Amino acid sequence: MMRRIAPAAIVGAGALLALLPFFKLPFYESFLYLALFWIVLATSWNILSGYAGYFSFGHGAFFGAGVYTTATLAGKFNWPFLWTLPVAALVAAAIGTGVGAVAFRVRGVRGELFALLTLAVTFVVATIIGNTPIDGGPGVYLNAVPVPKIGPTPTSSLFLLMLAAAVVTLLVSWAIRHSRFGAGLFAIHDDEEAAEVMGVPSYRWKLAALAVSCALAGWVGGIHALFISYVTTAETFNLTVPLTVVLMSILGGTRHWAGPAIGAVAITCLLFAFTGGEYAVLGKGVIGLILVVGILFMPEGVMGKLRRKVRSAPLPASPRRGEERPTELPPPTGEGRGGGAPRLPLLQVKNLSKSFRGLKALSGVSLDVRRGEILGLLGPNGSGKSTFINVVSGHYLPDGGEVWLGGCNIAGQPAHRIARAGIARTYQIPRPFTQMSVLDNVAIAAMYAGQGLRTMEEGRREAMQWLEFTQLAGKAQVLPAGLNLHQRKFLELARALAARPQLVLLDEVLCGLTPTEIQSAVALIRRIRDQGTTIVFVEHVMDAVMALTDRIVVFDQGAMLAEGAPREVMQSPAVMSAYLGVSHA
Ligand SMILES: Nc1ncnc2c1ncn2[C@@H]1O[C@H](COP(=O)(O)OP(=O)(O)OP(=O)(O)O)[C@@H](O)[C@H]1O
Repeated sequence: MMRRIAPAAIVGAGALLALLPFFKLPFYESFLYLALFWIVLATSWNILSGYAGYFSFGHGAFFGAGVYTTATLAGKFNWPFLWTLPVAALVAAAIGTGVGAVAFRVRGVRGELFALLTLAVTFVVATIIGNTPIDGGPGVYLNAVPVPKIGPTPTSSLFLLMLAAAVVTLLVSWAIRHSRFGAGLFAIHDDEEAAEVMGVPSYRWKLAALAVSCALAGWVGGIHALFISYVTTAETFNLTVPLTVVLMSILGGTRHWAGPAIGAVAITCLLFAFTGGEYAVLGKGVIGLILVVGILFMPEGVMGKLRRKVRSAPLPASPRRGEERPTELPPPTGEGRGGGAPRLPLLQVKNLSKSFRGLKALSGVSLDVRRGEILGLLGPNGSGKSTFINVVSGHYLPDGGEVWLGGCNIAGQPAHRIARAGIARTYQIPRPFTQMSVLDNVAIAAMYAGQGLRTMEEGRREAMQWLEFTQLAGKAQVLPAGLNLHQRKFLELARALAARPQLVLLDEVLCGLTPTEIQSAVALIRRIRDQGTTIVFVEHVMDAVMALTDRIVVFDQGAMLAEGAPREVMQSPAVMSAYLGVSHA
């Protein structure tokens, strides 16, 4: 319900504030202008940095690009001011996209490295502007630029423009937060590699989030240029903007669309209350103390704290307690066991190789996985089983070889494309999205890798069915930290199944489970196969391998050692030797 009324509340609050100029209160217009200015900057920063977890210290550069675009076009080329604003947004977005296109391609550029890189961009942009005719050193005056007559006075006109920017920014942030795109960004935040494997196109999504974030910062930069009417590189590109927006967003809560706005209002009010008059320095110390205490006691921010308390939204089609029972679902995209139907190859692997710094983890592996079967993949520790799964699922790039699925060679494709092509996987050590509910963990796979569901609601409805199938429906609203190992492994299964894959790669799903839990997992895997999904089953628990698999393949030192019916293969002297280390000669 809150979700539906939020956009109306944003527009309603905006409409009410738009009445302010009629009351002729210039002080409040200026004060609110500043609060709205910080709301836009903090909220726009949060779209990439809060949602996707890529902390940027470059927001000053993107804001500054907007400031100088408007200053140049309106101040030097006499463009009408309003025309400069879309150009300011475009220039900032173009710079951001250029930076992102390079930075996001390098795997290791995250966390502090990304923050430093974006900070460096700020200095580069400032240096270019300061040493070229764009500014040239003395700054740019906009005194002669006419303020458009939107309100009764120039101050009220600029206030109304900033109000419009704030309303649009909050609506954009809200819409992203509740969209499939936003869910993808949150998955990237929690575990980018797992998100890719669930079908989230992480590179494109990060670029899109950065472009939107920069465009909003550039737009507000353009408005602010006219507000201050004299722009200099020293004022525009100092550290105030990036540090303040980070602080505001963290204080308010980065995982909620309203968090940065709440932080922005709080800090603007604190600054006003404590830093005026002769005690300004003491006041800044008091603000610092308040912020430190606030962040210590609310590390997830104000909205994070509130959400924890109110975390009981009703679920679509949620079963009541005690009603959890396995649900029979329509077959995924496989064809079912088909009672004796000819087993054609679903996946054909040819000469697959992968080395890690000279160590051959896979060397020339060729094998077929037949439609509808459970293929056991066995081998001693370090024989290359997980590497096989990682290469086939796109987690690692192969050094050579081919992987054919339904007429396409998917070897070397990005993981999200392989997921969409119909291959899902689980991780040996579960990798849930830790800050998303169990339901949303599964909904991500349903939306991205599965049938391409367009909305969160559809994704959640589909996810709920798979939680029922894996008997986790009662845990739908819990965070993954609230699950035991058995349930986490089942969550991995539910995510894989929600993708409705043709082929599931199960990497040691039974490892660490008790005998009773193994029994229930084995029963579940049978049901998954009976639904029509083909399974590659990497496992060390021999009883389960014998009970479940139709065929097995044994790896040793990255190469295929044997292939065939389970009992025959396990009794072969070469396999016994590889496992037990005894000579079979
Ligand atoms: N990311 C990596 N970097 C370096 N070496 C790796 C990497 N991943 C795997 N290896 C090495 O590749 C070889 C095969 O490892 P892999 O994890 O595929 O074996 P496995 O058969 O799955 O073993 P286990 O049964 O213990 O999980 C091992 O020698 C391992 O140390």
